[in-house]
Amino acid sequence: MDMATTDLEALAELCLQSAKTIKGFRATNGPSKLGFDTQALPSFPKGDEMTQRARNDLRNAAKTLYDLITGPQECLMESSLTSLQFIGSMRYICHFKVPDFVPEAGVIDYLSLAQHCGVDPGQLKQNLRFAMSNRVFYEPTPKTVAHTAGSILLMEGKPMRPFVQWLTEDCAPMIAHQIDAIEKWGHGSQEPNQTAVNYAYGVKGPFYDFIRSDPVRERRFGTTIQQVSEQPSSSVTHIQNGFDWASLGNGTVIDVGGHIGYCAVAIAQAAPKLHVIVQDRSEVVQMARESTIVPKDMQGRVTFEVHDFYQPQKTCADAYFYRKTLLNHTDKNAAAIIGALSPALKPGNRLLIMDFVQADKPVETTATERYYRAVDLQMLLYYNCRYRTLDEWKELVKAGDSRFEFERECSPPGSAMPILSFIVR
Ligand SMILES: C[S@@+](CC[C@H](N)C(=O)[O-])C[C@H]1O[C@@H](n2cnc3c(N)ncnc32)[C@H](O)[C@@H]1O
Repeated sequence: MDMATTDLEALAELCLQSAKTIKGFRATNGPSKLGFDTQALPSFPKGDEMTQRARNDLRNAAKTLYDLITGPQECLMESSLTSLQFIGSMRYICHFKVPDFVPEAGVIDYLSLAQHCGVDPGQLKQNLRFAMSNRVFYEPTPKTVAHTAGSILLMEGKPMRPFVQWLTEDCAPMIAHQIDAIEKWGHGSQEPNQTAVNYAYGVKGPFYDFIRSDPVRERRFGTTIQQVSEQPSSSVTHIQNGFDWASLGNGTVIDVGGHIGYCAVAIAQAAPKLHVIVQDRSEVVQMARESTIVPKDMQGRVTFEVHDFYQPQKTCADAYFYRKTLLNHTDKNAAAIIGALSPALKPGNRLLIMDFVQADKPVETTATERYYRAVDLQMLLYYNCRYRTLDEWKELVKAGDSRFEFERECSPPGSAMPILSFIVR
């Protein structure tokens, strides 16, 4: 069906057909159930391709139906007001640790809950009742509160707590001051220390200095990043399918900004004769040397080097691999990072970039597109960056070193990021 359709019956029919497919999959996949109570699944289980497609169709058709019958004016009113208050209520709930004082099974009355949290019972009720309208907590009776499948994920120690708190507590002030940052430093600033973060928090350095300055915040950000990188679409196994590593024979690959070596291990597994050098900042290399990420039998082939990727590259290699390393650098700085390779480059050497590539086509109104558009705006908040299109990546690489020629884009199935391959001619 044409997803741009506005025919109510056609959309409802797509919902029905997709729901039947999903129900069929669920019937043969164990007793776990979809629902909103604490026994329900925390996330939709990974199904086969047909089920995944049905799930996407259902989400998108149901949202289109909802928007159509709500109408543009009410949609704008509703989403502006409710998204603003969603941020406020989630911030309140996480900040005052409300989920931790509601029993996992059973109920608590508002007064006792307010006492445990050290808050005003009236304000607590206001915030919780809005959250309940989003199925986060519920009221078995007008005076008591209980967990739902959603609210239980916000308890201390559960991964959604730092995720939600990072966005609603740490990032909300950035959003509030983004326009101030633009007014102060100009539109389209390429400086990593002229961002909404700098304005909102009055800090002078780039984003990572801000993160490092507060261990609580650093942990929250770290867990948020971990959550995202644990998604199957970010798995390091996609690295193995995105390039023919064995074609490099017994050559050398440098994983620039390779952190503690988890990507290097994946590369070394894919090509048993390759030598992989991980370059990173000194504190990260120190961490890598203390970690057990590299199996003993690979330690001769996966090694570590301290290197600042803005400084001229001194180690020669057949390929230089950058995964999720250039995305948070503005064009000016990312070109400087690539340019720093120049002294080491010889004809036939490769630059392999595994990163997000924004499609150069009209935006779709799907749940997936909406999510990535929002992440793109996070890049603007933190770093004055954006997701790049393929042509923008090509221009960036040429600006770094004009000898690089684009070879190909390879998108491993299920991977959020392709590998872009460039070769020195
Ligand atoms: C977003 S992480 C990506 C890590 C890894 N490539 C991956 O795919 O998960 C960026 C990496 O770049 C490193 N990095 C940041 N600034 C650097 C610099 N000036 N020189 C070398 N590495 C740097 C960080 O320490 C971090 O390991």
